[in-house]
Amino acid sequence: MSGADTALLDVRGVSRSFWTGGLLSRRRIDAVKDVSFTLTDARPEIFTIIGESGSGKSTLARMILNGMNPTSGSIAFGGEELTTIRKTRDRMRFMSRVQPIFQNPFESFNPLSKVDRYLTMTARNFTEARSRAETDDASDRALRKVGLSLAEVKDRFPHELSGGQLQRIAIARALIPGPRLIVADEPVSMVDASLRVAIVNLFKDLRDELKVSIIYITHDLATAYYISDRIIIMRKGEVVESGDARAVLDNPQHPYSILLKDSVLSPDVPDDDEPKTIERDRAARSH
Ligand SMILES: Nc1ncnc2c1ncn2[C@@H]1O[C@H](COP(=O)(O)OP(=O)(O)OP(=O)(O)O)[C@@H](O)[C@H]1O
Repeated sequence: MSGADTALLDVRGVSRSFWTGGLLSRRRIDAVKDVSFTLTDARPEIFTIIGESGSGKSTLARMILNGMNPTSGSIAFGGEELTTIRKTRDRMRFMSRVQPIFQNPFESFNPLSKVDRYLTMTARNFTEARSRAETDDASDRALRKVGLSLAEVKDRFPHELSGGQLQRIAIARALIPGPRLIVADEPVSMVDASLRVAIVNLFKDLRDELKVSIIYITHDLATAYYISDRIIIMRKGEVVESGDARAVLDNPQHPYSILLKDSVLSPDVPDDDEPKTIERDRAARSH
């Protein structure tokens, strides 16, 4: 492959099974079945994995984050097979390039620690910043990318902030190492509905301004429709439909995709309504 079309992430025929139950009731669960897709280095995008509960989205995310090996198939990041990344130094390098965002922002932070401490620790562990001035600078720069500042969050405990603010801080923390890929697993499902568009808009900004690719995992078709470049629809571990997000969601072909669209597409999310979005963004930033 030439430099221009090197795969950022190459997921090839990935499956993952689990065994559950006791000796006599042993049962195999095929959580992910033969999933393949590629994200290219040259064109950052929001790649959405959508599906109902239990369709295998989180299992796939865990494998992409190198927290679990596939039962079969392979995943490579920047040409490097994830199963070969074992040494602490290599793991740290991988983690600086691929960062997670989790569902519940309150669980991402220790309730007894001030939130800026997480930013300081991440700056220390993943960047050259060592002195307080340097870690503060790295934290402030990351916070500004999500519409906050260090002055606003310094010395605050998680319970003193809203879910939307905490999720922004979690995103800022993920940005500190300068990742190429963010894997966001249901990042807005526990955020107040009025703030969701503002958070997902951030992903668009990160893609466009920082050239970060985003894997957006959700069961929320409305936000998926609004921000995705490409999409895969999963059901029972399998990809039932994939392609350009608007094309797939405007004209779903698989019976499950049609059902999904009919059941959840909300009319209150704008199609491409920038002014409203900016207003919502402003409102969200003031929360
Ligand atoms: N560690 C495990 N042991 C056994 N079964 C598991 C394990 N992890 C996931 N599963 C099973 O694999 C299937 C897929 O689960 P997964 O969490 O990946 O789905 P999901 O689409 O992310 O669902 P949700 O939206 O509810 O998180 C489910 O049937 C789940 O019970």
